Amino acid sequence: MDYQEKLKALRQEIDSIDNQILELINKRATLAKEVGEIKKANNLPIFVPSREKEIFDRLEKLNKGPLPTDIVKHIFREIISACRSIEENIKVVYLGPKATFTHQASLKYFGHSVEHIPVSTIKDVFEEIVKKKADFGVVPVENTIEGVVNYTLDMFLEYDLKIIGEVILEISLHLMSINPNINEIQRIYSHKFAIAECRDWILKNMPHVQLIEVESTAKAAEMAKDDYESAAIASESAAEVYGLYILERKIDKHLYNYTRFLIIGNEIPSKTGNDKTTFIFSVKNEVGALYKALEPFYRNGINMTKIESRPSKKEAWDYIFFTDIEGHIDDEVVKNTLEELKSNVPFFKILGSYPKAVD
Ligand SMILES: O=C(O)C(=O)C[C@]1(C(=O)O)C=C[C@@H](O)C=C1
Repeated sequence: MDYQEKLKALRQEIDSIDNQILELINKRATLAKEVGEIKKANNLPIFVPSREKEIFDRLEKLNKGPLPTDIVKHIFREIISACRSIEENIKVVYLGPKATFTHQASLKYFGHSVEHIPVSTIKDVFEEIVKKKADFGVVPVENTIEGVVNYTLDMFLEYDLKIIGEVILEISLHLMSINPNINEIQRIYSHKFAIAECRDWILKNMPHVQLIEVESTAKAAEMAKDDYESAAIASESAAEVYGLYILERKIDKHLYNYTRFLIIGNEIPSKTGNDKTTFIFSVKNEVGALYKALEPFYRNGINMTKIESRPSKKEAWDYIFFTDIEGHIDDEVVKNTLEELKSNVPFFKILGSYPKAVD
């Protein structure tokens, strides 16, 4: 068999596999639709993060390659997203504009088959859910270099919404253009922080290029779309949204630049066995109060992954502690420890119990 015949035979086999995949995906969608009808009839939520996490965990264990697990998860995220959309059209608001990192986080968590709606402030994300204009929201909460997004934490004091999930995104800045030839690039657009992050790479690789600051990386991508001799430094989703080629990946200088985003909604998801719980509390202004509040977590072997204080805004020098622990409120030990904390402090509130981020 010469190579052309071999290619033809392989492609025929691929076609046949695609036909089977197509049939199976539609079979899966039909089953999901049936599940959706049962859930609607019994007043159960359509989006079930714990079930989705269970699917990802099972596939991760099952995957033997050659496709790497993160790619397998990516494919299944979209399959699940598509099946979910047949059950119901889910609306998700995120901190926009389009093509921001929060947009990317929203796509990573829900897949492409939901309605992703950009709004201009973090407060609007909360408002839209309260007003029932959207089912879920996505907001940034902390970054490994910049620290906590205080504004997001403060919103939980104002609104009675729950954290239903989290997404961790590596913040990678890419060079992108509609022009596939990097040698023809004369100008680079980006936000000033992104330019600062990538200055070393630019000086080394494109020292003669003009740098133009604009208000956001998303805006930079939008401008680069209309200027053939330009490039933008922006996110992966900016390249996707504005149809740009990625000329060079990850040109920023920080190796460990990650942002954690929270998914907010109305109902606490059920436990998966690999969960986190977030709560807030305050303590009396007296010696050892914080120590006494936290000691039960140590005694019961509960891992605290974060504690952050914010002014309560009710009294001067009065603080609220935002705390993350491992475990779910339905775990006996977590439940009892939180009960103990609650009985020892003047203020306590659960913000959510949710599956840990899927890679
Ligand atoms: O199991 C369900 O409840 C489904 O609706 C099916 C499915 C899926 O496609 O696997 C879709 C949406 C849910 O969030 C979880 C899983």
